[in-house]
Amino acid sequence: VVGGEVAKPNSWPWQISLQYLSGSSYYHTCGGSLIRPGWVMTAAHCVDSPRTWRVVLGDHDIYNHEGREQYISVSRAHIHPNWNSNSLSSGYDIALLELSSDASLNSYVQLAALPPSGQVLPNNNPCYISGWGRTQTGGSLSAELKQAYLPVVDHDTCSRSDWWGSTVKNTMICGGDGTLAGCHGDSGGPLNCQVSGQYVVHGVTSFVSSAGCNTNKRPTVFSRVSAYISWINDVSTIH
Ligand SMILES: CC(C)c1ccc(NC(=O)[C@H](Cc2ccccc2)NC(=O)[C@H](CCCC[NH3+])NC(=O)C(F)(F)F)cc1
Repeated sequence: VVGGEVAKPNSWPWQISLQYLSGSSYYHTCGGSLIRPGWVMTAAHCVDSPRTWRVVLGDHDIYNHEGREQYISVSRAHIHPNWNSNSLSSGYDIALLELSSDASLNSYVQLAALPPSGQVLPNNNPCYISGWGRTQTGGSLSAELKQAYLPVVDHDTCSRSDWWGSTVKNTMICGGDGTLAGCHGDSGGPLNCQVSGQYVVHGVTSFVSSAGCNTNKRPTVFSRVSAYISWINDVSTIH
């Protein structure tokens, strides 16, 4: 997250760190949101390459064990069937991770609220991105969870030719004006939007400009969760 501030610990209790095994250590690569005790929602581009994954719940400082963390391995990644890793602009950058066991819900680990199917938020709706991603383009990851205020930029504005143009689809949601932004390592994490006084996860962090994370008129782009509710329910509801 470029700009913004360090979040109050566990104030986004559905935020997870998605980590991959390399050698004998695990490394943070993406964010995600706990949507069911045994299911995490993240970005498809985060799990494109087959790896040994684990999710860390209840975390704040990803480099220090603080005692609230739960470490659960991922048993299977369900990538949206229409996702094409060579076509970020087509959308479908969403995946569900089936956990090997259920998370224990407590004051540090809670389920995210998801929006009703098809709900599109108005321009300037208050939202915050959260994540451990780079704090500058080409910078390093943040040890502590950060947040930044990224109000909704509606599709009309975000798809203007001097903004994202036709790169941004209606199945996406834009946040901020590019001054504050998500960055590498925030991928897959939540866009937490305030609706009727409650925080609801309306976005899955997908992409920023290749010219740099905080590029003017290139808001951070998220997969619009309300466009994928039926798919999420189909995959994560035990048949
Ligand atoms: C659709 C097309 C025009 C398009 C292609 C690429 C991008 N952006 C990108 O590729 C930039 C590149 C970058 C590098 C370093 C620092 C910041 C950004 N990366 C990103 O936007 C990556 C997703 C890459 C998926 C493909 N491997 N996402 C993110 O960094 C995040 F955190 F914002 F979600 C944006 C749009």
